[in-house]
Amino acid sequence: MTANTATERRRVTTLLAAAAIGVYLLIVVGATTALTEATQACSTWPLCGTDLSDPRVLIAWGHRLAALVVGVVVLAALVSTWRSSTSRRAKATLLVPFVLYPVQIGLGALAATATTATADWLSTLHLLSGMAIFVGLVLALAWTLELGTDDTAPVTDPDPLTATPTDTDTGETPSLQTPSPPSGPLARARRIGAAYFRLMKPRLMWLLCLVAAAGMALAAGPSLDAGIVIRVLGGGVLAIGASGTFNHVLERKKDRKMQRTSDRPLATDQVGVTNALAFGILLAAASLALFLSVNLLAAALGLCAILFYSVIYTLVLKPNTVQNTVLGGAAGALPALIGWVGVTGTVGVPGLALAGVIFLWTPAHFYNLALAYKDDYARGGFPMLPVVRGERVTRRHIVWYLAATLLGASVLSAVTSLGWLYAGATVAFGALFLWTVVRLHRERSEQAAFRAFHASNAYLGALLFAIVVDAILL
Ligand code: HEM
Ligand SMILES: CC(C)=CCC/C(C)=C/CC/C(C)=C/COP(=O)(O)OP(=O)(O)O
Repeated sequence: MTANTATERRRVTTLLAAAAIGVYLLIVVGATTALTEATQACSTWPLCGTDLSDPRVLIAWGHRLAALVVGVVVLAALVSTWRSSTSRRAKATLLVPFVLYPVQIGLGALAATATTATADWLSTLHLLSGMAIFVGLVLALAWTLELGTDDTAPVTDPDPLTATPTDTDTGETPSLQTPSPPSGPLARARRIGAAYFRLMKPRLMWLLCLVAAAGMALAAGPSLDAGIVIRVLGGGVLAIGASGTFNHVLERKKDRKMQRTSDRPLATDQVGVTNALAFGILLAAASLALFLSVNLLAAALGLCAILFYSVIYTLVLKPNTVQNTVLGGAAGALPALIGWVGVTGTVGVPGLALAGVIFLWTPAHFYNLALAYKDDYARGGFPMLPVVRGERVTRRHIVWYLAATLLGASVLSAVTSLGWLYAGATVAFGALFLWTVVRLHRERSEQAAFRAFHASNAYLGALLFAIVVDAILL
């Protein structure tokens, strides 16, 4: 690839990413109730009410002006891509935004001026057409990003001593010389306590607890009961601990073969199998008891989550199919439903929509680590996507699942009454996440993969935090 082509691709992909995020902003703002209410105060087109002290008029004006600015960015992205040397399929895909953007403006004008009954289905059509524009831009972005990249040549090869540490379990930089551990009964008890704690996979807990908390906040709003919160989160922490422990037991032999996991308590015989199993069963029983004190359905879903992660994912999916991550996302999605069910006692649409967001987010989250640990997973014999289908396909799937997650988050705002904080969080952190993924394609290094992985956690963390605050306080 010549220097000119590289510069041209950078410009094109930056413009496509900016256009995609701009369109996403319009989708999310369009899906919030704030805009629906604003349209009622601003029902003429293209100009409407002049009373700018009315926040609804300001929101309607903001949406129209943003549509204009984003339209200019989309046009610049289309022209720049068509004039570039990108693939024909990337150019052809852009016909969708080219045709639909003007249609979208027309639908918006009709929805703003129509009677309430007609406005409802026009708004739905408007939302769907916005999503189609977004998908067209993202596909063109993904296909342009992967041009000239192959699976064997990273742009930067990080220095092993300065690269991000690969032991994500402990978070410690691996030292070159391991000092001998302190002796004495207290030090030994501490070490054993730490080993059991590590079996519980504590680093996953904060985000999974936030997932369940968001499910509860969506269901209860400001009247969320502290007693339910404590019992659901307590049951959740114990359930993750139980399934993490079973996962350690079942994978101990493979863990020994992988650099990242070879120092785990069962792989090093620091904890025996029988003791670990007893610990896992104890945690599972305590978790189910707590869930049962909330309601029967929450306990049934808790049991499903433990069995799904420990048995279906660990024993069936992970060692046998390249779709292990996609299907395994169901384990992480269940806490969203448990949170919702803990409050309502039944399954509901917003709880399902939140679970859908987590399900779609999981591949965009884990494929980054799968890239960074590709050789390690190959050593362990796991058919992870980069091992089976290569790094380029994996990077492409990260863009697709990220886009699907963002669309899922917009559906969530359409089926709930979440407002500006939620909209701001998904757009701002979605843009950040997308940017790290664009850089992952450009740099193709382990460091870039870790950056995108952390951005995935920051995106979901910010989104869930915004849901909790929005639903309870605003
Ligand atoms: C198939 C599904 C998933 C897979 C294969 C996966 C895999 C991983 C792996 C291998 C790690 C490295 C840490 C470790 O070795 O324990 C990790 C970290 C993490 N994962 Fe996932 N994960 C999945 C789903 C989820 C879900 C659903 C959540 C929460 C909603 C989540 C949240 C986290 C967090 C918070 C970390 C720690 C990040 C850090 O320490 O900086 N993961 N994940
Ligand atoms: C309420 C409840 C029980 C929820 C369970 C949800 C849960 C623990 C989701 C985490 C998903 C997961 C498979 C993480 C680690 O992957 P891995 O085990 O493949 O990672 P490894 O390679 O480090 O072993």
